[in-house]
Amino acid sequence: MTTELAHAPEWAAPEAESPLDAVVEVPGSKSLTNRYLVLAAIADTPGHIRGALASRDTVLMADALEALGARVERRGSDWAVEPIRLGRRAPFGAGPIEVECGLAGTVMRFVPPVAALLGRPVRFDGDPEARVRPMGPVLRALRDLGARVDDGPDGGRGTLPFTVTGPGVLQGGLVDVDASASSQFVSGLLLSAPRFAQGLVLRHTGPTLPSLPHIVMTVDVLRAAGVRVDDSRPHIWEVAPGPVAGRDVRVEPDLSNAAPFLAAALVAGGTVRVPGWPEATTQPGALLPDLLTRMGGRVERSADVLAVSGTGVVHGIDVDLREASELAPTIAALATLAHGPSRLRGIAHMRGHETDRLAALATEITRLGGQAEQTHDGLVITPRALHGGVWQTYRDHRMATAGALVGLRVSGVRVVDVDTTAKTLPGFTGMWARMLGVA
Ligand SMILES: O=C(O)C1=C[C@@H](OP(=O)(O)O)[C@@H](O)[C@H](O)C1
Ligand SMILES: C=C(OP(=O)(O)O)C(=O)O
Repeated sequence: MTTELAHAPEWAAPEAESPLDAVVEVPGSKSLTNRYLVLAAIADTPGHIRGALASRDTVLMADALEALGARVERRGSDWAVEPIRLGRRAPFGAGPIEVECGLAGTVMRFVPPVAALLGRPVRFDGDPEARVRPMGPVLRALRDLGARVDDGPDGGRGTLPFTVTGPGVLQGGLVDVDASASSQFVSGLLLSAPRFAQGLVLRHTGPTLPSLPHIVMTVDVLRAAGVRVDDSRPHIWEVAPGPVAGRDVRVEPDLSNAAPFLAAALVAGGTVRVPGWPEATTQPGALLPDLLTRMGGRVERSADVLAVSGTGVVHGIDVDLREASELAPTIAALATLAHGPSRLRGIAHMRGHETDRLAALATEITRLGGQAEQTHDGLVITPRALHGGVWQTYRDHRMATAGALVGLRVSGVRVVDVDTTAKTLPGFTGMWARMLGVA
């Protein structure tokens, strides 16, 4: 967990005064926008992304790909992509290209394999908090596949900053990756793999694998772009070398960003509706209807609208969230307001997210008088009467939305640096106020 911010502004989280009756339009998925961007940047023909999320993480991705030679023309949520002209030789002696990752896991894990396709050094760095996020397995894999990676003295730090220099044509082939710290290690390598001379056979070697739906999402978008992917063997993915089609795609709403709004209906009572809910999706938010039902909500779907209703009574839950750790801060906030105890399991890797989320949640819940203990792979939360106070967010967008959720019920919660939500959801406080009818 990184240090608390000394002088960051505090946002008085509004309490819910009455049951909700709201429609919340949620912008596009971060994970899909950034996958579509990477694939469009290495495609053979131009692409078009409609309903793109315009947030810090996706702007960083577009800027990173532009630095590598793509062009991303952004008009609102309509983004047109001219791919990188791969194979064109970089000017001799040209200095390194600089890529700024911010705190975006998708940028720091998905872009280095693209950089390895160029014959020119690309230097990656990011926020101070990003310099502790795990990268080692990606860097080792890129070396094994034929790129040069400089990440500091003594065999490398395995974190940002680092420099990737590709050989011009990356051979690819067989590589072993321990992805127990992040599924993004797998997704990043798979996304660029159709451009490796021999494609890629990636074997996951670690004891656990988080966020499998996000790997399924990667396979799905690759196939939709005409790439052959064999995922028939557990924990082995094989990507054939070949063309990548530039496509015209529409991004689904970000279901993980819908989570705090839908959860608000359980806390405040009433109903929250999210339009555009996909019929089928690879987003981990697909688990929300089940999770929110188990915690006391009533979930209904009519056409493309998902409606969640609540009574203000929240049930505790015992749940393995390894497939959907993005939802864990929302579930933890709900658990803090529940009638019975909760246990969240399978999420040890969240210690390497934007912040150590297990420590951050336990600290902030405890600060407001709640009881939350870390286990080896999650949290045990025992409801207690809470009081108002400061809720630190550690530059983590999902800590901020979790604080807002607690503040619906607990008077006087002050969320520090709420604008950190701009990582994936600019305008969060306005959306929250509109949902509450106080905008
Ligand atoms: O590939 C992706 O788009 C993501 C994968 C997951 O990462 P981890 O496997 O590191 O949890 C998820 O938590 C993150 O928000 C987005
Ligand atoms: C873990 C997350 O982000 P990132 O893509 O930076 O890993 C997240 O959004 O919950």
